[in-house]
Amino acid sequence: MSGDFLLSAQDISVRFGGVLAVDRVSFDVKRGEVFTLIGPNGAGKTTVFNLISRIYTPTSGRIQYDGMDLTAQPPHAVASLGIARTFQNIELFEHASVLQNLLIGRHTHRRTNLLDDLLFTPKARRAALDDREKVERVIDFLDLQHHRESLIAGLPYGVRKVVELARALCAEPKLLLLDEPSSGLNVEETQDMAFWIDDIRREFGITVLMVEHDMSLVSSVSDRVLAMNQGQVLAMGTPAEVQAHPGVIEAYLGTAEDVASLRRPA
Ligand SMILES: Nc1ncnc2c1ncn2[C@@H]1O[C@H](COP(=O)(O)OP(=O)(O)OP(=O)(O)O)[C@@H](O)[C@H]1O
Repeated sequence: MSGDFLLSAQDISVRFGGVLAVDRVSFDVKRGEVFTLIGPNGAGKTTVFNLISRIYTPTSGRIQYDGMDLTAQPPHAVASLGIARTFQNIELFEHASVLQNLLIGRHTHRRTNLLDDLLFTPKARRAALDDREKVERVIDFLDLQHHRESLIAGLPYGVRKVVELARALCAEPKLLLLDEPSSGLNVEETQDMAFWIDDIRREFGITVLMVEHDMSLVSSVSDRVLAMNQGQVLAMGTPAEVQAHPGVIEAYLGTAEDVASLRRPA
């Protein structure tokens, strides 16, 4: 695989019984780009996402990640390989604080053993300081200072979405998987989310793979878009190229209003 690509899906298919959820899909994600999967309900986007998080294994095909065969890696290895994700339905510890949730997000970087932690050896102390420093940087970056000690359960939905993003960033990923980052957000919160995603890429150089339905968010942050329908690749290219594809308009966008929203300038 060329060094330009962080991720390369080669001819992947997934069959669930009689349903071919993903049908010979290939795509490459360049280092540092924001690559977005779009498509109508049931198109196969979540299944592709779950392949990359190793929740599923492809029925056929291969996924190369950072020079290795990702499909050969066990699911528990994904986080330590530098892949972090957010979920469509936020998955945080509800009765823990923002800070505690973010510190948990650091666990893949822990280099100490149980004895170090129990005895709070110098090594454990250094690791704890390093974790705290990284977490504080993310808190500052995503403007979460006021919520540092708040319990997740008491936070508005929009803030929880940002905390989930923060937790994924605390893992210092190479590849960030965002599953419908705008779902449940209002227009203003969605614009903020677009701003954060753009900043993450610029500030940290993290590669982003996203599944998203909101076309204004898709066009404002994506370098390239892959449109799927019925498990297959329908079109791939810049947001402008994909929006102009007749098959995409027919299969996915449907209405003139949706097409207009895609044409909004970035
Ligand atoms: N675990 C599963 N078992 C059986 N069928 C599944 C499973 N997961 C997905 N499917 C089927 O595979 C197809 C693709 O589903 P998938 O969830 O990947 O689509 P999607 O594009 O993410 O849709 P949505 O936008 O609604 O989330 C659908 O027909 C779905 O019913």
